[in-house]
Amino acid sequence: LTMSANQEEVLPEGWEVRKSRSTGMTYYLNKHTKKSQWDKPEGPAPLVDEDEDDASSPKQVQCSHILVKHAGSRRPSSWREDKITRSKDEALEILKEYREKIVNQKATFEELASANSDCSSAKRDGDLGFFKRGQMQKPFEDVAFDLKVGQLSQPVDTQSGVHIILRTA
Ligand SMILES: Cn1nc(-c2ccccc2)cc1C(=O)N[C@H](Cc1nc2ccccc2[nH]1)C(=O)O
Repeated sequence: LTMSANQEEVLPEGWEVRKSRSTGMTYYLNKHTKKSQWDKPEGPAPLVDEDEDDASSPKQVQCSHILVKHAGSRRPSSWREDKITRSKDEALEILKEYREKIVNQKATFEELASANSDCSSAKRDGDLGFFKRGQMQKPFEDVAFDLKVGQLSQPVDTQSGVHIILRTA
């Protein structure tokens, strides 16, 4: 670690010096991964966090979903139906039928999502693309990040309605 003329600490790229609020001790923050460490960094800050096991806690996931809205949905309207009046219980029953058909291979997820999902992602067979934590409503996120690739969730409640989620990547 080199010291510049005014004896200020010059750090390798990507690190910031911080002072611990509790102990006043100096620590170092990796600006890319937001991970901190006590030891003075020897080299540039890594861009990705190697030791976080991707399988157990992925940084982002790709999911498709089928949403059935109901009268209590935050926006009880969709491309399929101008005014959605079904009850939440009805929505749950409908979604369970869809899930049953997918599991029994009577229909594909894509067929049911494109024809019946009350989310505008229906146009893409329900595909929402990749997303990180902090982007989707919490109940949806928690289930999505607990799924293994290829796994289909049980029905999930959010303010938008009731969903089944398929993790695709
Ligand atoms: C999160 N999102 N992505 C799309 C989307 C993605 C790809 C292509 C077109 C639309 C639509 C939406 C969206 O919020 N749609 C809402 C319904 C909805 N609410 C959600 C809550 C969580 C996850 C997905 C959700 N979709 C709507 O159409 O009323």
